[in-house]
Amino acid sequence: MDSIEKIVINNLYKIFGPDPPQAMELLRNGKNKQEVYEDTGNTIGVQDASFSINQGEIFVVMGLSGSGKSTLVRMLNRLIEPTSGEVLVDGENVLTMNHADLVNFRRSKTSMVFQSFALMPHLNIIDNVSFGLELAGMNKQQRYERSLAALQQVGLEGWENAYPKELSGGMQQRVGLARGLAVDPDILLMDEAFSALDPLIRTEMQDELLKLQDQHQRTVVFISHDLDEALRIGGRIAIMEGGRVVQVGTPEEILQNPADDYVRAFFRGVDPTGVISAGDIARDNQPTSIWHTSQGSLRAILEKLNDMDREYAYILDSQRRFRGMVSIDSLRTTLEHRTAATKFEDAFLADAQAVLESDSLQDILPLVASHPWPVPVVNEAKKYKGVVSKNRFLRTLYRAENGNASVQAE
Ligand SMILES: Nc1ncnc2c1ncn2[C@@H]1O[C@H](COP(=O)(O)OP(=O)(O)OP(=O)(O)O)[C@@H](O)[C@H]1O
Repeated sequence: MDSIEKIVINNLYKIFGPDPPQAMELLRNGKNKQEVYEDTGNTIGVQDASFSINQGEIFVVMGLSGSGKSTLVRMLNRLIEPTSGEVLVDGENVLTMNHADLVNFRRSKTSMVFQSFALMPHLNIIDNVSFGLELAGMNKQQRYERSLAALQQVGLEGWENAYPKELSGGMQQRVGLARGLAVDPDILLMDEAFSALDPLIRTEMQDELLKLQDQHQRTVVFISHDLDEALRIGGRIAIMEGGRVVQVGTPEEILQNPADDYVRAFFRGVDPTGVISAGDIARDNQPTSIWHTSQGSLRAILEKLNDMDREYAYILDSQRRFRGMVSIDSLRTTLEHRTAATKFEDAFLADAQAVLESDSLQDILPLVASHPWPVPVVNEAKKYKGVVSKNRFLRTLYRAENGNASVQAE
């Protein structure tokens, strides 16, 4: 499927200080950020950013402190007024909107989730969640309905009447997220939203976001300085340095082809070598979606997958030898065209290849990167060993390069 550009950013600049036009002139004349600051006292927050963000993707903006992440993202809804450039959302230029259109745009298309939760202590949870809807003039019954649905989405049903101080940090961030979701935005802007949470809760919230994304496919722009987080949730990542966007790409693209040393440093020079093999990181963590061919009909597998809310099943024979994979779609199609001669194999996904446990990570990268499902790993006798998912693959590479790679420790 072709991706649709939701947000297009062209030559976007933000200069803070006494004389942005003068600073722009110096930049045009080839002066660098430091020289501009020394000559004029202006700080370049974002310099000449051009890229686009697709509908339905989680787009992570990553970079060191002060690299311009927050400035860039706040320019998307003009919480920070750009110095020059263009921001198009659904083809409409946000920078030329008048005040009324801008207010309408912010309310109807975007919402922001912050690190600090920004909950109001004197309001109970439901009023905190429905605050934005109240500002938008929605009546009480409607906004409570919407807010309850949002609380439900983040697993906080039943907490409507509690106050923020009664909730743990993780729960408060869920409320922050629910508030963002209640307005049902096309675009969710998340500024280090999970950074204040302890690691376990943070992972939980990342999972929550991925789950919500499965259901709604919003366009999410997520600021993070944490590579692990970016790899976990990001469909694509933009890396910023000193106000510039130095690279935009999928994690695999950036990993395989880092634009410069700064990017390389983020990935700590990760270089997929043959040292770690597929078998080292294969994990048999999806027993519920593994089926023996003798274990039932195509229809039974389809129903079970539906029940378990899973997309795929790995099919093994009674000796745990890998036979193939089926997806919900392939099962449905096969069942629709069923003839007396339909064989089990008819529903197998043609491009579901298994890899050998001795294959190096370098060898399996193209396969892992190009499939939406975790790739099955087998031994020479085709015995199933587990699966390698994309996130696990990337995390392993990253950790390996950072010296704490004990693969078992994962
Ligand atoms: N209101 C402001 N006035 C002057 N300079 C600013 C202002 N806001 C940001 N800057 C500067 O612009 C640059 C980019 O800042 P920004 O906050 O966007 O970075 P960041 O990558 O989000 O950093 P962090 O991760 O620390 O939040 C920095 O040099 C910062 O000092």
